Amino acid sequence: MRSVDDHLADILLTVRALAPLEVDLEQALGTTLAEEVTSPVPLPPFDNSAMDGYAVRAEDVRQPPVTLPVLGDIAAGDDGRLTVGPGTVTRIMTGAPMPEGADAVVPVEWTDGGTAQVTIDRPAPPGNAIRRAGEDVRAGEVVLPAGTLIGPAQLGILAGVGRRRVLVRPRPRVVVISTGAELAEPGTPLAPGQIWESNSYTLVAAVREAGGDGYRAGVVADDARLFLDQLDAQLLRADAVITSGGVSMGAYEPVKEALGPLGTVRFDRVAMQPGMPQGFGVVGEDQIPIFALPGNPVSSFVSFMLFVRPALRKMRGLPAGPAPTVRALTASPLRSPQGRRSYLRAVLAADGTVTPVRGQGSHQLAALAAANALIVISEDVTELPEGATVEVIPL
Ligand SMILES: Nc1nc2c(c(=O)[nH]1)N[C@H]1C(S)=C(S)[C@@H](COP(=O)(O)OP(=O)(O)OC[C@H]3O[C@@H](n4cnc5c(N)ncnc54)[C@H](O)[C@@H]3O)O[C@H]1N2
Ligand code: MOO
Ligand SMILES: [Mg+2]
Repeated sequence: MRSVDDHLADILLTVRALAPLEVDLEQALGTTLAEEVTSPVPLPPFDNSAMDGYAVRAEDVRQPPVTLPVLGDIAAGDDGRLTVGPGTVTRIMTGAPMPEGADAVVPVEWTDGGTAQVTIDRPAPPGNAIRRAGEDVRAGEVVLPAGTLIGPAQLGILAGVGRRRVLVRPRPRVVVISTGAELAEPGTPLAPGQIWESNSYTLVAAVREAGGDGYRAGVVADDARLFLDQLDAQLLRADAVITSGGVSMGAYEPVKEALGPLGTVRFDRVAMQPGMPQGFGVVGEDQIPIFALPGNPVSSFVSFMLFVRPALRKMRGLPAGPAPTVRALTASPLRSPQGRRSYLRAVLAADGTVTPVRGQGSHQLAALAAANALIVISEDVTELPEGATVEVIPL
């Protein structure tokens, strides 16, 4: 059997970061910057008021109370053409440009709020409540380096430096094909021998959470020819393909039968529980990575977390490696098969203890849905006492 680490290493050697693409800001969430972004102007672009109040000369308000004439109003968006001469003030609003001659802002709370003239009760030192040009970003300064993952705040600063389009590594487009003659679409009645198809829903959602765009390509019955036709049709829009089912030792294993002879996809037994049968390789002229995951619902999900998620990170141009873990203490004794690394579905509590959920079979999807973590137990460990320290993959 092949180790989990060797299988992942092979996958990460094969998959490549997607080519950069220019996208509109509205398509950039969850993508990775493929250029260094600088600001063409200082931010703020001009000195402006941090408060609603009065733009003053600090020396005029040094000995309050003082009553001074108000020359006019400066609102945010005004061009700030008023000039404050000795013994005069303007009203000014937050974000409005500072007028010539003024060197401080008195918040309205320190005044009687007058409009023709104003009485100021407190002194304001020079620079009070003024936001200086360039104090957030200098002109030409790098605001985001290449390789930055674009989240809400990063989108904000891209817009804030005036960008409309940006060069990114896009979200990988991942097609999910389920196989199995027993699979019925949710929402349709079950015929004898059938179950409702669930893996494609799990996997498309997992792709989305992992920063890709997942597409369901429906269900293919257990027929290698039909499977290859569907795969061909889907490759056009795919940066990667995930299949579920049809990779084990049975008589009807369409994925293995179809992909095995190509010579570019290898099928292995990986020393893990669940998820032992695994296929990985490339297909089509463009050498699109394909993950042939086992059909058991828990097996396909765990395989996704261990192998596909890191691969998607690499495709996105992000650092990629094994699923991150945290440490926890076992709340009960645990058992694990010899020679396979196991991933027990479990509940990780706020106190740092972790308890396996009831139902550790690879088909027990309800138990997976009740879990929020996977306890990792290494190949050579078969038993652990209560209170042992274990590595846990949060879900
Ligand atoms: N003789 C052996 N039999 C099996 C072995 C083995 O080593 N020797 N391995 C077992 C293990 S472990 C796994 S995992 C499964 C993998 O099976 P396949 O990848 O071939 O998947 P299928 O046979 O198509 O289905 C397995 C199981 O999962 C259900 N399934 C499949 N697809 C879906 C879906 N989209 N939604 C919901 N459920 C799905 C399917 O009905 C089967 O019950 O093989 C074992 N057998
Ligand atoms: O390896 Mo299979 O995934 O146990 O069910
Ligand atoms: Mg099978």
